[in-house]
Amino acid sequence: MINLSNLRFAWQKEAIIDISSLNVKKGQHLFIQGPSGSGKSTLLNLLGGVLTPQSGDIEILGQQLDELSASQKDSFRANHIGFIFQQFNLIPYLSVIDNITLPCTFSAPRKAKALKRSGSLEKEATRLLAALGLDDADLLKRSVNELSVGQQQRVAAARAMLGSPEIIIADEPTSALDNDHRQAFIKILFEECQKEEITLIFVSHDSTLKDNFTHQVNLQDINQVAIKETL
Ligand SMILES: Nc1ncnc2c1ncn2[C@@H]1O[C@H](COP(=O)(O)OP(=O)(O)OP(=O)(O)O)[C@@H](O)[C@H]1O
Repeated sequence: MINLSNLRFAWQKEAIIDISSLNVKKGQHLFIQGPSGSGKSTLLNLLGGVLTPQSGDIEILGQQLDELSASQKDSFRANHIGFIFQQFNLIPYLSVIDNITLPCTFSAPRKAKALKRSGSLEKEATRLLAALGLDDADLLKRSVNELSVGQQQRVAAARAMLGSPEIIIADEPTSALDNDHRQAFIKILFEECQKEEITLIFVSHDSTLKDNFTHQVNLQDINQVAIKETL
């Protein structure tokens, strides 16, 4: 489902990512751990086709990313990958529901899947939010600016899940939650991913989360850069 080989990326002269091989199978829940600055977000942006590696291959769902033009990469990402960002990236002037249904504006296949599941995009957004523990009707009409950080995080998760993309990439999605909310968030994220056989790539520096995952990898162990530095 995701195959990386000889992947190399440098922001400046020194490579920050140098991974000879990483394979992720369909439906796997992979936890990628690594200290701040080790390149976790950089790796996720390479997987999402937002950044282009200097060398090496990224194959996702049988598609080599470097064979796609910039606009093809944008639609590939919109159709197949849901993102939960560290800073959520919600649109402040849109309501909660409109933020969640936004991916369907860019992806006909995700829109079709959401409609098939619930009949309307609004119903599907509401279903996902309820599954994530947000079911206050009044809250759904508010602007996202008027939500707490934990609520915003769950809106961002519902947006990533809407229309069941094959892959969800989550970058430190629990950093703003307290311990109880963190465990509940992970449980719900897993349940949704399991139901839909979504492959989950979850990045965090918080090693206490890793036991929840079937597969774990430490970026420093697979990154030749880190190995060279510690020798
Ligand atoms: N746009 C950029 N231009 C130049 N260097 C960058 C840029 N973005 C990140 N870097 C550098 O690349 C390295 C890896 O950054 P990255 O954000 O991938 O790390 P991270 O493991 O996700 O960190 P954190 O856990 O703190 O979010 C850091 O040294 C950072 O300074």
